[in-house]
Amino acid sequence: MARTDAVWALGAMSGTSLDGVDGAMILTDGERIFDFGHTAYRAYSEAEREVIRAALGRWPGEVGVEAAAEVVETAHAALLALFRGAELVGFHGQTLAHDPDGQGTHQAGSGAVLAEVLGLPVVWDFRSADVGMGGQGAPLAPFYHFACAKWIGAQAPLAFVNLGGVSNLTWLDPSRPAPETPGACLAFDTGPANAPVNDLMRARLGLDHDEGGALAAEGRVDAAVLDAFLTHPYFFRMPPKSLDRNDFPGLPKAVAGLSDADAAATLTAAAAASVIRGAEHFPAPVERLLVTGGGRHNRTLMAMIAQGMGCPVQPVEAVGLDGDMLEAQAFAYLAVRVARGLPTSCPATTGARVAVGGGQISRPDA
Ligand SMILES: Nc1ncnc2c1ncn2[C@@H]1O[C@H](COP(=O)(O)OP(=O)(O)OP(=O)(O)O)[C@@H](O)[C@H]1O
Ligand SMILES: CC(=O)N[C@H]1[C@@H]2OC[C@@H](O2)[C@@H](O)[C@@H]1O[C@H](C)C(=O)O
Repeated sequence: MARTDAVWALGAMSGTSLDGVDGAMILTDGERIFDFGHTAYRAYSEAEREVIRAALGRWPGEVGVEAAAEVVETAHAALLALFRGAELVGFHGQTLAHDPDGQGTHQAGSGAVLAEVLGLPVVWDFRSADVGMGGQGAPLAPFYHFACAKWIGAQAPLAFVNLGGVSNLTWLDPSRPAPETPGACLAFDTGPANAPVNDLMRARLGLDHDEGGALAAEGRVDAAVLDAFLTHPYFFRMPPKSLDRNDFPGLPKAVAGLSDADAAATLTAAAAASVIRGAEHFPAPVERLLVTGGGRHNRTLMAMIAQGMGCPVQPVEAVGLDGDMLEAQAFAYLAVRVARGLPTSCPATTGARVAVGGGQISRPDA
């Protein structure tokens, strides 16, 4: 495709850490990245966050879900109205529950509502079609990671890890022509990342997160808790595989008797260990691990991961990417792929039976 086929797309993502909504524009034809545009962030207020938190784990029609959807739509409408020049919007929504092998996957917020408010076509509900094809419905960023690897001119296998509330890892070989080509990608969620540390900080100290990993740096990792964590059956499942935010309910209980610093150190070590375990599944060694998501600001977590990996571990800024906005960009990119009829996941990224184009498109006045 020539560059004339490229469009400016606007993506929006609100992740499992429930901090707020990221918005980012990219110029893409759904295959290559041509340019990056504006980015913006809108934090959820504490009241909004409470409404969403109260609906976590719930499914459409259940108590509190409608209120959460309204909060998500209002926050997105306010943020996305600030952007100019987008032709298409990719709206992820807020994951409230994720059980791909059972009840499915649930992202709150309607793209049809946003299409009316913004006056733009909105691609949304990115995960259901994949689950319908036997996939995990997550992670979906890997196809964008593949495009990023091409954009940075990578020649040899490399990996991306997103350290959000949950962490997901993408191994890829940029010498392959497309992300769905066999051997191009392997992706999966590795385990909990920041969510357990955030929950600890909130419950014990009334703080949002462990700034820079300072508290964890002061603590001692409890080896017995860490070893027990690593016996969780999830670590013995072959990828692709995915997680819900609260899939490790035993973890907060396991650190309940530890001091604040030791608990933070142990939860941070658990996040690092799950990434390192994940890397054992790589089909071939990588030249580097590029880190995206808020956890790359946690120096203790970064050091722990680096210690266990046999390759350089760098924030994505090292290659000119924006680690705070990569997921929002991913949903802009995926929206264009959906609009162009290109797949957004494949057997090696989600376990879907075949390559799938997820997402539905809502147009204003439809
Ligand atoms: N300066 C910092 N020091 C330590 N941790 C930080 C810092 N900045 C962000 N974080 C962590 O990163 C989290 C936010 O990460 P991010 O925005 O990538 O998550 P998310 O997109 O909501 O989650 P997911 O990718 O799982 O959907 C914060 O909740 C916090 O735990
Ligand atoms: C169901 C769901 O929303 N999963 C998220 C979550 O947050 C991180 C990890 O778990 C990942 O699988 C996914 O998000 C990213 C954006 C993805 O789909 O690639």
